[in-house]
Amino acid sequence: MPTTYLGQNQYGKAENRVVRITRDGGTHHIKDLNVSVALSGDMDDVHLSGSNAHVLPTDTTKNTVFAFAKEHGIESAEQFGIHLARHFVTSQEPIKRARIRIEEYAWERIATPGAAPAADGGEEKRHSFVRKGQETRTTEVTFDGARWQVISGLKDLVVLNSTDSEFWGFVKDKYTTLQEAYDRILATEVNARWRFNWTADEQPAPQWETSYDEVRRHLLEAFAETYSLSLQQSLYTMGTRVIESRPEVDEVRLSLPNKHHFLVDLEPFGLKNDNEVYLAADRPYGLIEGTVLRDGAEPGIPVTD
Ligand SMILES: O=c1[nH]c(=O)c2[nH]c(=O)[nH]c2[nH]1
Repeated sequence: MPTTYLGQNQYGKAENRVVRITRDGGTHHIKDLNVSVALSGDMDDVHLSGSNAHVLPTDTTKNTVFAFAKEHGIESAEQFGIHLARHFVTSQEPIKRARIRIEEYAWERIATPGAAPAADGGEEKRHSFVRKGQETRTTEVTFDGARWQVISGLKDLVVLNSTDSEFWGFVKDKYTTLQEAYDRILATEVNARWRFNWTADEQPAPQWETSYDEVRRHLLEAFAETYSLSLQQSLYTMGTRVIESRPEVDEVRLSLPNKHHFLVDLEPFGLKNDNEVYLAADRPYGLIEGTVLRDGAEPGIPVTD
């Protein structure tokens, strides 16, 4: 006599992080989704006897998400989910129900007033984005009775350039498999701290609110306007832009995780991926950190992370 029976069950690949870039000349558009597929239907056998005859692999459901991003585009999360759900239920007899859950991450453009016009037709380049949602502003104030030290900052400011980033000419040893990249996505989460040169009550204090807004703006603009050969180069440009634009700041420390976006190989499905569909990987990630100082300034920001 059986002592158990199978209740509700479902399966599929969860959290497919798909990024679709659409190019309209120098203006790029981005759709950034987290897509989870759950299929159910005539799945008794795989649970009870181990026969996979009705099982469309979860790996295939993942591939379908990326292939559909290329084939059908991502007009909206709803339209994309409808396409996928219909496909699974109508193409596989044993699958009776498909549930597609999608989270969408919203991005807005970084305005780049100083950006050079694009070579093609003098049109302004528009391929730089900042993730919607407020970053966290930080400050650390220290006083020893005579001297002040103020280190302010921000964290979790996520930015992305969908072109104008290359990475090549690096060291190759027997463990190197990374291909050289001549047009890649560059994305990072800006974690920055900057030290004010205001140290004594006799000196006029900086305009803290204006200073924050301006440092943030310079970080964003420098990221967006830099044609980057490495995230290290972008880091130095961002720090330098702040120091050169803000006389009240003598030192900037940046910690920039390289949020890798891997071009998905769609060749097996007969599709050409012309820098359109990416897998946004969350880990492991490169972590690029460094301090930029005004000439003559001594480092004062502790290296804590
Ligand atoms: O901008 C980059 N800097 C690196 O040091 C590095 N290393 C790597 O694998 N990719 C990248 N990208």
